[in-house]
Amino acid sequence: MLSVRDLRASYGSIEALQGTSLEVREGELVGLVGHNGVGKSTTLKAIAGVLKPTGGRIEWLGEPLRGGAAATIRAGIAYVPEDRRIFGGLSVEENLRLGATTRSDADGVAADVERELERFPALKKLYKRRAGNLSGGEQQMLAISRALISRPKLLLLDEPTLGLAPIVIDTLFATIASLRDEGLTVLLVEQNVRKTIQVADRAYVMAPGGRIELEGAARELERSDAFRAGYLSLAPAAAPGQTKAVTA
Ligand SMILES: Nc1ncnc2c1ncn2[C@@H]1O[C@H](COP(=O)(O)OP(=O)(O)OP(=O)(O)O)[C@@H](O)[C@H]1O
Repeated sequence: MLSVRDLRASYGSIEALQGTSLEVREGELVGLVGHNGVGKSTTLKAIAGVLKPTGGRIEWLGEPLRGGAAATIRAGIAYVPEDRRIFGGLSVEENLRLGATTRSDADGVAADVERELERFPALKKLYKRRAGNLSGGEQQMLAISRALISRPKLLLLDEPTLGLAPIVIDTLFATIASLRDEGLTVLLVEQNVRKTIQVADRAYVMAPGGRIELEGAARELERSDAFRAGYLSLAPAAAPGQTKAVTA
């Protein structure tokens, strides 16, 4: 569905991506994890059309993806950036309705808004409230809902749980998993590697320069010694039949 090949992107003289390649297939929830500053956000920005790549290819539904952010949304890719881009001076309702501005059909927007309020009951109570007064978790729910109102085929999420309380983090991960269960395709960038690997179908581990260091089915990565030692801060898994020594 989405194919990224040898992607390169720079900020002035800093080449953040020096050849990133990944795939997202229809209906998958794909995690993109890695240490700080390796290029995860830059990858999403390039796919979302907010940062122009300096090389490589991004193909969407078999065609090259170009034309900037608005064209990307119209093509069916919604992006929730790390800073959420909520309009603080507008109400929750107005923010949600802004999600429909790239849609050609006005029909069905009210039903979509209603569906989002069912998805996040917290937003229902805050519907007329100024979005700038919402908590970080509520703003994240609003940002995801607004993105869903554009009726995307692919949702790009950049660190949706960053800085949020544990209970809100659990709610958001459950929501992201349920979106995939409803058939939406999701590419999720996250610092919370453990929870990401629990909900994802597949995952990519990014190393500096945007190089993909490890990739595979989430269940297999979770068992791989390189992944456990480098990204879960866990000792390698015991081999089948081997008893692990337990020290007091
Ligand atoms: N606007 C910018 N101007 C200059 N350099 C930038 C800019 N944004 C990111 N970079 C640099 O590009 C590299 C990749 O950054 P990016 O934000 O994509 O990493 P990341 O993996 O998402 O990290 P984090 O998890 O900390 O958000 C880093 O070296 C970063 O310092």
